[in-house]
Amino acid sequence: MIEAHALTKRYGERAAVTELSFTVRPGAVTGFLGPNGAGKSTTMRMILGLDAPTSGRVSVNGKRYAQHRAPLHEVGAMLEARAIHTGRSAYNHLLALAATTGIPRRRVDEVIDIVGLREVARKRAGGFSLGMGQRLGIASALLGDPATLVLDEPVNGLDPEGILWIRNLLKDLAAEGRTVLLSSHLMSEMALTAEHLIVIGRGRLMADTSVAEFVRSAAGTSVRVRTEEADRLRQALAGRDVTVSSTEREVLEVTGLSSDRIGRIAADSGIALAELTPQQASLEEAFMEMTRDAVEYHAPAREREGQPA
Ligand SMILES: Nc1ncnc2c1ncn2[C@@H]1O[C@H](COP(=O)(O)OP(=O)(O)OP(=O)(O)O)[C@@H](O)[C@H]1O
Repeated sequence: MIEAHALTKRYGERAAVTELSFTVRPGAVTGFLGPNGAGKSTTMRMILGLDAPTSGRVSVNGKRYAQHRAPLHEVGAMLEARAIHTGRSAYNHLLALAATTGIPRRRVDEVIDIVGLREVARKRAGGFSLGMGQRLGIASALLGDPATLVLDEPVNGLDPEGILWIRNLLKDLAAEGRTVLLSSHLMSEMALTAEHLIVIGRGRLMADTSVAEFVRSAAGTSVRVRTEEADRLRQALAGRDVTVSSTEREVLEVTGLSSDRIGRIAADSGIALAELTPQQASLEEAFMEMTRDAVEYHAPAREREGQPA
């Protein structure tokens, strides 16, 4: 369990994290989401005792990180995956880490198998691909068999197979009753991995909700209706706060009325409907909408559309 209370971090004049309070519970993967520069890494560093809060506090399993006698058994972490510049093999890298923290050699073998690095375990870790490096980072995080895992952008730069692998691994670890917190700036990926979401923007809490609830609240405000009597239905639906637009002859896009209400009005008017579909806003859209004002740097419009500026 991770508990943050009014956690605040300032770098000089700049507020990176402001009055952040949340709880990350065991048994579920919790996604830590926010646009670039939102304060995710800063918060994670404070959880791990690598940065001191300006004010407020954060505890892991009831104590500050530094107060734990054997922190690696409490929290396993992977911050920004970097290339490991080492001439050591993956096996020896993990063995050295284990030796300094009193972890037995057999645990090194276990984590190598868990992350699927057996075949390359004796190869120089410095020559690893990004994906293999991520696996090694996760092996290090799992070494102490910790109850809590904190991972910063673990899927960054991975191929689809690697992403699927991390997704399943994290779900399994949570199902074992561990607390799993992972950050990302990609809503779509998080929706597939996490059950719970903590969303921040400009260092402040914007949402603390289940993914299911986030999906529900993101459900679009418009309803697509198809009928041969589009003109008559348009008149029947007309009212204050109702907007009806149309791009196809028999299709109406209605905002301001629920699908239940539209169905009722159509029935009362004797209009047969061929389709009545609430439009689901994509999660990515909902997330961007929620954090729009909290984005540090807005890309120029052309870049946002995926074209070179
Ligand atoms: N050591 C530091 N000194 C000064 N400012 C910092 C420092 N670390 C972070 N910041 C600032 O604090 C804010 C939050 O940064 P942080 O890296 O925590 O965000 P993030 O959500 O992890 O972003 P990203 O997704 O880009 O990694 C940013 O404005 C950043 O420039």
